[in-house]
Amino acid sequence: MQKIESHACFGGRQEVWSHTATTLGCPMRFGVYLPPQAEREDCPVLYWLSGLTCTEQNFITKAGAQQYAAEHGLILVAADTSPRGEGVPDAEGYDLGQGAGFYLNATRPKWAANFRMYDYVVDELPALVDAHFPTTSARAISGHSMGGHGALMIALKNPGRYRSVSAFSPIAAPSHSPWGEKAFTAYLGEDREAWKAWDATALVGGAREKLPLLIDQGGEDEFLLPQLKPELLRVACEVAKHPLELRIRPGYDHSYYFIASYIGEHIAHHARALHG
Ligand SMILES: N[C@@H](CCC(=O)N[C@@H](CSC=O)C(=O)NCC(=O)O)C(=O)O
Repeated sequence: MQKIESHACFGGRQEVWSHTATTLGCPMRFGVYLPPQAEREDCPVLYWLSGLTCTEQNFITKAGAQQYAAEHGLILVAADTSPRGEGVPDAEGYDLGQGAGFYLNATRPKWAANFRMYDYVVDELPALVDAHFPTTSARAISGHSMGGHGALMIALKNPGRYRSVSAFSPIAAPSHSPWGEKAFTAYLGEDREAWKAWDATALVGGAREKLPLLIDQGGEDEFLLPQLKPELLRVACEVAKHPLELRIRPGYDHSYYFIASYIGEHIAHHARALHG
């Protein structure tokens, strides 16, 4: 573990760390915000998963989350969106390969050795965080777009592991989204049955825990109709009687300006579950 950045922030510290990820076979960076409470006590952790093209930097520099984490005594961990670097496979376009890991474990030969973001986010990163920072065992997960879907999918696949889950503008049904279809075909192959294990809308019917899903979605989001399709998740939740609060926010787009406008509400939601 190597500390890359450290900044005083709302009475705590915003740091960036680098480490060698064994699940991904490459060096990785992550952001960690330590609230002032972490100087004297263990704190619960909220994991954040970003969207296409992002690194660990987008959330820590644009969302304005630190002030709310300081208020509620939460550690924030911002993961990168894929393995990276020379020797890691990549592809043309911003929506596949580096910067576009989709938080799954790839099975196709080109990608399978490195693109294991599911194992990284669920197991390797939390083990590292718990070993190096003053954490309690209470965890929550959230994210945006590709990462919003990643948070929902990971929570649905891991009953009991997260106290709460939320998402901004998730790619709610990736098997029915051009972004998701491109990525799932490349990482998992043509067999759509294999996709169901990585698609939150397909998973919700079989979820063993009714962890409530909180979603905020901008009403003027340019990707809402062609890519995000939260209505498909809403129907799946209704059929499965799975609790979902889907809030459409008129006037907001897909950007971090939207996230910054509502991140305080999401952090308060997670704090209630994590401190309860
Ligand atoms: N560059 C592309 C769109 C890329 C984009 O909008 N990325 C979003 C996430 S989209 C879904 O996962 C993002 O978070 N970008 C980073 C940011 O800081 O805004 C295009 O131009 O169409």
